[in-house]
Amino acid sequence: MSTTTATAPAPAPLTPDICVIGAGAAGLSLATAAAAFGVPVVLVEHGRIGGSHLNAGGVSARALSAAGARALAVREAGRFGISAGEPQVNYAQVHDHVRRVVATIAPNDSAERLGALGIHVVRSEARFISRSTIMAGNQAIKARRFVIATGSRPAAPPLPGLDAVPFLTSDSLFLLTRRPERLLVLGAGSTGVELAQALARLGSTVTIVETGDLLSHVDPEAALILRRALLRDGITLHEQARVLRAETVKGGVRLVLAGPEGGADHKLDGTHLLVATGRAPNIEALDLELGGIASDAGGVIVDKGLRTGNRRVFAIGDCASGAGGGLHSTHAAHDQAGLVLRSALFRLPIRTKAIAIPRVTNCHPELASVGLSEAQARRRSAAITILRWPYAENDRAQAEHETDGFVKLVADRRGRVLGATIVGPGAGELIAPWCMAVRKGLTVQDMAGLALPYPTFSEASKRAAMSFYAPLAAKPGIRRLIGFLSRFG
Ligand SMILES: Cc1cc2nc3c(=O)[nH]c(=O)nc-3n(C[C@H](O)[C@H](O)[C@H](O)COP(=O)(O)OP(=O)(O)OC[C@H]3O[C@@H](n4cnc5c(N)ncnc54)[C@H](O)[C@@H]3O)c2cc1C
Ligand SMILES: NC(=O)c1ccc[n+]([C@@H]2O[C@H](COP(=O)([O-])OP(=O)(O)OC[C@H]3O[C@@H](n4cnc5c(N)ncnc54)[C@H](O)[C@@H]3O)[C@@H](O)[C@H]2O)c1
Repeated sequence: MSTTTATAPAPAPLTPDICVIGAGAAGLSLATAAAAFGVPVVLVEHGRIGGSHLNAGGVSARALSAAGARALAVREAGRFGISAGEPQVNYAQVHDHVRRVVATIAPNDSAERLGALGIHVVRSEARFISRSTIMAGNQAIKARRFVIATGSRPAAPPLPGLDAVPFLTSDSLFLLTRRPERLLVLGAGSTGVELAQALARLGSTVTIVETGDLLSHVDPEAALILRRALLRDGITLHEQARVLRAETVKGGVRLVLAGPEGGADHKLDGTHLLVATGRAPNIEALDLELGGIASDAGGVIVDKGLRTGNRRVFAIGDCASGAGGGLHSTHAAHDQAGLVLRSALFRLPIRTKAIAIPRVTNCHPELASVGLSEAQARRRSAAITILRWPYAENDRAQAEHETDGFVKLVADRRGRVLGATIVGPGAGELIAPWCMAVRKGLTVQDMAGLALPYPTFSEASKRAAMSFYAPLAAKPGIRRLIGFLSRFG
């Protein structure tokens, strides 16, 4: 394996074809794919290989929420004629379960495996010293192409008192071996909601405080279903809250919220505080200006072809901002890595298609969307069709007592799929054909014509698509035609 450590005496500059900075979802995807084509690749990582994607992102969050889902299944087993009572949660073992899942996946991303693929891994922090060279420790790297994939980290808001109180973020929450008994969660984006719900199901008393609306980026009808689910989970929700300050109190943390007009302030006490108010790009250490690369608060500015102002440098993943960036998901990072590879290796023109990248919130019921929301589509044109099918009308959902949710499709007048929102069990899986539809310009008629297995949740998608024909079936002309044809036997 070829690995360089920063303590070695100044070695000769490395001159790979591609130098990738950051070994998270985006960087690993790009480096391994490039290496598979036999291209010399150097991968620079100063922290843990796998990045937040593996160590403090989707994998850990999904493993925690899977534990929460099991606790809920035990609690609700009575509906199926099985009595199990209140589940006993051993939080240390829940922590171990999450760690084990990460440890099982980690070897896929280990320095040993990367070395075996022919990738030269440099374990140090990278920074630009010119438009064509970076330093990683004392190792100079001059590459034909650079790809910045340095990700993001939790960002704390400028809340008075917050810097003086101990708080958790998605980076530290998974390290807890004892359950946070009374958890205050600041921020109701995907991170806040996913972690709040998982912990509530595992027995924490959870309060969410949000300055805007719960999951403000999703279809309001879908957010409504989520809101109901969180309340059923026993979570207290403060939306549109004005948070005045954070304080340390005996046994924990206090958030002080402005009360109603003229009323007293509202005090919320917890044993722990989770700050989930958004993320900041990891770009400060990169000395971007020396590389001739512009940035803004969202990260490295890239065009739709994922190029920075320096033509030999691309940026992908959470750290990318501008026309081609602003997408924070592992699958978006993978998609961007594939595009950059096409451009860097084959000189093919590329263009990000953000509209075809799905967004999923891994709560229960799950929430997934792709393409335009109803509100976005209405802003573009009045000539759209909204098609819906509720989970309550799906036989599988009835069998599983999972009837909260719907499939909602946005199509143009001819049936071309503009977007889909699904809230309900399996939404993250059910969105797959709609991703295809949005990317390939398919129609709802394409889905309506499919034979799908019964009884499955997928049928809800098909029924939503079939409802496109409902106005057609009611047309007198069509009815007359059916009557006329029936005369011929
Ligand atoms: C709680 C949570 C749950 C999530 N769940 C999901 C999910 O279910 N599905 C999904 O698709 N997405 C999910 N996400 C988002 C997903 O984790 C990120 O979008 C993804 O990790 C971004 O990958 P990345 O490679 O851009 O960044 P990262 O994975 O953060 O990797 C960046 C790497 O760059 C390294 N680095 C930084 N600066 C330097 C430097 N100067 N030199 C060298 N190395 C450097 C870092 O150490 C890190 O290893 C979740 C995020 C959170 C916080
Ligand atoms: N399943 C997934 O794919 C997944 C999971 C988690 C995060 N992510 C992605 O990571 C990115 C970051 O997500 P996130 O949830 O960490 O951040 P976010 O920016 O999406 O949400 C943060 C929330 O905190 C609120 N907020 C900000 N300041 C506040 C304050 N002072 N007090 C109370 N509330 C405040 C905001 O109004 C917002 O609703 C997003 O793009 C998200 O899609 C994806």
